[in-house]
Amino acid sequence: MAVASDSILARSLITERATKFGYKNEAFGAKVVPCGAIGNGGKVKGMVRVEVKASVQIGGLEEVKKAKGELIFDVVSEGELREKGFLGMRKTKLVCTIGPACCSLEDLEKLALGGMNVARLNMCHNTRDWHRDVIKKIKRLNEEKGFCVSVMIDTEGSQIHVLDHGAPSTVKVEEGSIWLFTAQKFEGSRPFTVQASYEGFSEGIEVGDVLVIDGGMASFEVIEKVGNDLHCQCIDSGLFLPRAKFSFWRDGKLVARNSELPTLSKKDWADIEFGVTEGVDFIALSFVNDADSVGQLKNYLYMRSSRSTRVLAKVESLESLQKLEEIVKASDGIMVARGDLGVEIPYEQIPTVQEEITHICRELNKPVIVASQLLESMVEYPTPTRAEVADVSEVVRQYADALMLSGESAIGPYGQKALSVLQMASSRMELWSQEENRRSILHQRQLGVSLPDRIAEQICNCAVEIANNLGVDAIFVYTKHGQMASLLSRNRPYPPIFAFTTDNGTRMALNLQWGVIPLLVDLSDDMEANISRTIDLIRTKGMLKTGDTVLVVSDLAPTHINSTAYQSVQVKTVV
Ligand SMILES: Nc1ncnc2c1ncn2[C@@H]1O[C@H](COP(=O)(O)OP(=O)(O)O)[C@@H](O)[C@H]1O
Ligand SMILES: C=C(OP(=O)(O)O)C(=O)O
Ligand SMILES: [K+]
Ligand SMILES: [Mg+2]
Repeated sequence: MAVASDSILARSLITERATKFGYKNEAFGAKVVPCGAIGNGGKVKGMVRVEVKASVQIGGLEEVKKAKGELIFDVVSEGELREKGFLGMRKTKLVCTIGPACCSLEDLEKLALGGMNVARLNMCHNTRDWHRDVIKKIKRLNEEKGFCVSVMIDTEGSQIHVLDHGAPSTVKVEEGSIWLFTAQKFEGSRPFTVQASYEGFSEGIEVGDVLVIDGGMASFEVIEKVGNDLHCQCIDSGLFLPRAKFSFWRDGKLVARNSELPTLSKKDWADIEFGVTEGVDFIALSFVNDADSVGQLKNYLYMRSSRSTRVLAKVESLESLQKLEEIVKASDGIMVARGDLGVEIPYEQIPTVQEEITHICRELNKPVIVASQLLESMVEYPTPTRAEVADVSEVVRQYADALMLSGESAIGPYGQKALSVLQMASSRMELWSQEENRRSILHQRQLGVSLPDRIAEQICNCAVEIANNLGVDAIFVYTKHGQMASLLSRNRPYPPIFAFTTDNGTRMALNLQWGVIPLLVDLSDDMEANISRTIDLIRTKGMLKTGDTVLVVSDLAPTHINSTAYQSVQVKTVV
């Protein structure tokens, strides 16, 4: 489809939706504004973007609503629904790394308004006090201004990297130059000397092996080994960045050796304890090599009565690829951490590995985030490269649950713009996939073992088929732990999934799942009453009108029914 027709498409979609809900744009504080879209030959063509000025209320909004037994619907999704209608709502979730460039309350609010679903804090950088302050600000925005932004901490993990290369910033490495790699600390500046972060960094390394920096920034040949020290000659010139990572290659293959490093270091456990105390929603574990470390952390969270904290495993090592399925099964979700993965495997393998991981996660019903370098050039420049937009779109086409910004938001001056690029590119690709009916057919691997689990799974598979075939406006699901909502999401339906839950932990975890809009509400044992009440609540807000259809799925276990669970699918037409 030609780019020029995008504006017409977007405009007509907005007008249609606005008319459908009987709104004029101005009536709910929205503006249709022209903005850039990438056109042929790099020219910027006209396209419209909808700017929502969410009506923001100050002062314990959630508390007030809870007291009244009302529905807690975040301001951003609500604005988006009013703007674009049910079918126009974005399905792909957005994660932003918070750093010095975006840590003020004002900047965090702008990111929240721009569609940030999850804020990521990378514990490699900055102090715990700094991270605590950011978490408090996000919780304050949620509480006082009606946002729903989940918080993720990302552990440092154990990996061999450069501690000191004799300069505060980047150093150029010339071909033929000879360098000493050592674990010994040295004072002051010592040219051509690099200190590694780990004593045993050279264990098992032989003369003739190739030392690669940051997956190809520069390469060296080991020419002499004295004790643990390596004397190396540069064979491929390049750059040494601060905290650059090492990998060793022999006969064209990675020398796998850092598994003796624990996945969870002492510092990581302290950071995890910090995260639990601060009530974070996700812990992303760096350099997971097998399911054990994930299990260890999950046990710890269980003992700490912190079961609502979800554990995400970062796939970024060669070992993790070899044990992918057991890691996915043990975790609550996965991050494809392409930055370090591209150091551990040849980077030309990243695209296929990414697609495989994304596919396995969907099969096993675990959310997956694709991370790193999505819009890398925007760390410096205000527009992305066309190749970056194509990469983002490909992730969306692969139906990953979420996209992540790293340096683009943490240190770049164009973080909000980068977020809007993700937002526009994902909405565009989702629409295209729907129009072209290019939903990739999910190989229906059965997950459930027990009968109730198998029933739930089958109900969700069929419910999505019904929803798509009937063209319903939305799917409503009532869920305690989020299982039914995620089984519906796994089928990547056309309409959005409104997941009503009484559990705030479930709500914050569902924030990462494709196409799910989590809402907090009081539910009773009477399912029929819950259904009519929630439909009424949404209708009262003016977002459902006569003739709209909703497919309703429930998995609550009412006490008056003598069974383990009670599941149903109904199609309701609003009268
Ligand atoms: N909390 C923070 N404080 C300061 N700088 C940060 C923070 N988080 C991220 N950064 C900066 O943003 C860059 C990109 O973030 P990220 O990709 O998460 O880290 P890394 O480059 O270490 O993998 C980092 O290299 C670092 O310079
Ligand atoms: C997301 C990643 O991890 P980190 O930024 O913590 O290195 C990555 O390696 O791609
Ligand atoms: K990290
Ligand atoms: Mg990494």
